[in-house]
Amino acid sequence: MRPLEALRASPRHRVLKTLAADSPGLLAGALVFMIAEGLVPNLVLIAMGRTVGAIPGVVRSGLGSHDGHVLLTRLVVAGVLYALSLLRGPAEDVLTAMVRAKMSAVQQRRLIEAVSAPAGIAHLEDPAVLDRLASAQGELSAYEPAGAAMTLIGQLGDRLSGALACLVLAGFRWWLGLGLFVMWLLVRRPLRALVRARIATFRKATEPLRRSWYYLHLAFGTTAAKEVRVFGLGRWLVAGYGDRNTEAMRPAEKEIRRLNRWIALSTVAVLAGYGTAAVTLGTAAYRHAIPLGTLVTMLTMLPSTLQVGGLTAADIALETMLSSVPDLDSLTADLRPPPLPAGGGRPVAGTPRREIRFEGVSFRYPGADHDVLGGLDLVLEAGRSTAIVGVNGAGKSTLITLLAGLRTPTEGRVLVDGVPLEEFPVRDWQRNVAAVFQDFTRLPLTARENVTMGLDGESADTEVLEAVARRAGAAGLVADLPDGWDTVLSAQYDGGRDLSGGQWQRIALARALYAVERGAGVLVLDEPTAQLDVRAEARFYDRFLTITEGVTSLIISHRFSTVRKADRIAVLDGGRITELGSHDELLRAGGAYAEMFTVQAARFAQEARR
Ligand SMILES: Nc1ncnc2c1ncn2[C@@H]1O[C@H](COP(=O)(O)OP(=O)(O)OP(=O)(O)O)[C@@H](O)[C@H]1O
Repeated sequence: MRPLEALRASPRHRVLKTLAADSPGLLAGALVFMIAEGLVPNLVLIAMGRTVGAIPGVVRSGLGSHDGHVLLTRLVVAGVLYALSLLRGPAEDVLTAMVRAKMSAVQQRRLIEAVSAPAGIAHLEDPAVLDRLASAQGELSAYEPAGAAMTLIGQLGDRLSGALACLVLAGFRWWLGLGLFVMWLLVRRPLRALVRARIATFRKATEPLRRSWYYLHLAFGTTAAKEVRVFGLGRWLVAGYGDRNTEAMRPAEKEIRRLNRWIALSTVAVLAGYGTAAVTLGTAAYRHAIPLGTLVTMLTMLPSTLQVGGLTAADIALETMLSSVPDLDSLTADLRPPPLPAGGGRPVAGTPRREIRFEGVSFRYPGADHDVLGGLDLVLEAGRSTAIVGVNGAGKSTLITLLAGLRTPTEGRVLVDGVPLEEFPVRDWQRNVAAVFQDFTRLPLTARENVTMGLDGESADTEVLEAVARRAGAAGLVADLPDGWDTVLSAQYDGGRDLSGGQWQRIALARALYAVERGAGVLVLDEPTAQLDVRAEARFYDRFLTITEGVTSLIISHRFSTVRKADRIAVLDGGRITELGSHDELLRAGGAYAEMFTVQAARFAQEARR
């Protein structure tokens, strides 16, 4: 790679380029700060030296003399410069906060766009992607990558300040200034390489690091809050977090030891360099070969030269933050939106007109040793309802993800009215599928937004909302909310309310029905009544025909009260459809369906007799 290309590809360049693209004004402000950071401290030292240099003249001629005026003038200049240098802290704080906020927003936006780009969900189960995601979010280290830009600019300011200090020293003895400058370059290079090697090794330990974050999330989040307390998991979380962290740190220990050895070695070189400088200055002073002012300037300038290459905690932090930049870039580059089929693809609107056909469909999860579905054939007739039954783990939910284009069959194909699913723009097809998944999402948004899911936003027609809510059995619960449709469905927000599992399920059902009202042609319900009470389930059962009327629907349920209402029922077993027919037909056939139904019916009858 040519030097210019290498520079362009470097994380430092990428960070500054991102800031320049998003906020050129902020970058300009930060660069002015960087130059001021490089100049002002040195100017203060020079002004101080010149002030001290004027003292002997005043001692000789008195304060009222010309020398006295010179001293006072230099004192004022030094004072003004010093006052300016005091602005550095607050200016840096403000700039850091602004740049960090900007960069954080840009990076989070890029991350959200990257992970949402693929039409499928497999990448979110890929450990390599999850590692990069955790790194790009700063979860693998204690440093948020958003802090890189301002830390880098501060570091460049320090380097400039150190280089200028060397230049000033070179004015006294050229070889001294140049010698210290070169010494720092030589010392810094291997130190930086070692720091980078340590970070790279640490970065490889993403698995235990991600696990340690998992413990943190469990402790801080609400997902496991109840189990953590009821089962007394506090200690387990603390131990798990500590163990995983230690495990992650262990491989980098060798590099830390090498780094420490190098620091010790370079300390010797640095001490020798500064010893030479002190002796040179001391000898010149002793022989009166250097004016007092110059001596003071050079003496105070010496520590300033440390900034050319001294390794600080900020340097280590910066290298850590920069190590996340390639992860963010590669996620953005690798996770691409699905390409449109040739010619833009077939129009989805109005499909399916005849059927959706699964033809010889097999599916195996990445890394698994057997197929979940193997050569499955099934036809979902347009405008009719099909229920799928099968034991736990039979592959029912997997089948839905194939139907919704969230996963791709490893063999076989899904045809919509005879056209392979790949020939439709996958995003359009996904919008055509209104689904209530088993693990549907509970958004901490208003009831309205939870149902419309961004389809119409605030302009959603309340009449349509009310209608779907009535069909989903959610009208009463929405009416009881303090702000009706505008109530936030989360107790974590002011005025918000959380719902029970069954109430949430009704909202999720209303969500799917709303999507159907807005044109979705396929309705998928995975365990739609699992959390409903008996009466609510009975009402759902009564409304089933209205809910699925005219829509191509696929229902998965272990509850036969729901299943039996479907036009056709398919039994999924061993990765294939083994029985297909109406409730009555399957009962007459006396196969697996009849057996499962009889067992459940008998149990209910037994319960009823008690
Ligand atoms: N993301 C995944 N990665 C790997 N294997 C998976 C994944 N999801 C499910 N499986 C496996 O695929 C098989 C089928 O799971 P699936 O959820 O489709 O079954 P199901 O019929 O819907 O079960 P249930 O009735 O319990 O909901 C199971 O053996 C499960 O372990």
